[in-house]
Amino acid sequence: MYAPGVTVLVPLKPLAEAKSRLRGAAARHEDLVLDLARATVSAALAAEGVARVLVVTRDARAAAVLRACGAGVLADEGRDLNDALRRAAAAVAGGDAPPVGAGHLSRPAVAAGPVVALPADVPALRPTELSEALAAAAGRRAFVPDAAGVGTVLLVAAPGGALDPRFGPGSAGAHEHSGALRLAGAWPTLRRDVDTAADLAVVRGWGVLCEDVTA
Ligand SMILES: Nc1nc2c(ncn2[C@@H]2O[C@H](COP(=O)(O)OP(=O)(O)OP(=O)(O)O)[C@@H](O)[C@H]2O)c(=O)[nH]1
Ligand SMILES: C=C(OP(=O)(O)O)C(=O)O
Repeated sequence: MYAPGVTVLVPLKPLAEAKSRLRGAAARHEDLVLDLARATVSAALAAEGVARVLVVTRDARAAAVLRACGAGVLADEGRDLNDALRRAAAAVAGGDAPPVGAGHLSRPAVAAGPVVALPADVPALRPTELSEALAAAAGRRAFVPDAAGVGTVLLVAAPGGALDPRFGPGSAGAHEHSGALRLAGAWPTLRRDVDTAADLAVVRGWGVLCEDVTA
């Protein structure tokens, strides 16, 4: 029997609609959004303690590409981000989600651990930082704030407990107010989500994602 591992839900809007604040930063906006998602999913899949990564999307191209990275895909039937995550968490709890190893990866873990949510825009993520944050949650509902301390880059449910996502403007405060534990690790790559051209410049400065010379 392998150790239980978490199920990482990665919500992703249709590529043409996602990351509107980055529009103009690359010649092909949809390719940029997909690059961000691919890097995020690959890092999550490589993290110790992760049993499976499930992308929650209605975008057929993203679904195909991210399946090829080793992720499973859940159809997004939500009316917004939090509704999509609640529905996905319910599908996982009900056993109605792609199993571990559904892609080409063979995972040394079983998906009996908690569900967590990770946005699809954390491309610099080091797998060790995600593993450390998961360990720091230590069975409690918890979250990791973004670099500014305002948004949320990781929400962890307690095992068997509700995810109760409160993503949106000021979500770090909303998650804290809802009783989730604020995790205080430095985790610079986990906390650097890419929302703006300035965020993109930071991760490119770290050697993550290539400069788009055709933009
Ligand atoms: N499945 C799903 N994912 C969503 C939805 N809304 C946002 N997301 C994803 O949630 C993550 C965090 O959202 P944001 O950082 O606000 O990203 P965004 O809405 O694409 O970006 P902006 O258009 O610039 O606000 C990103 O991976 C989004 O693609 C939704 O309704 N459904
Ligand atoms: C939806 C969120 O993303 P961002 O604030 O990065 O747009 C959030 O942090 O809750």
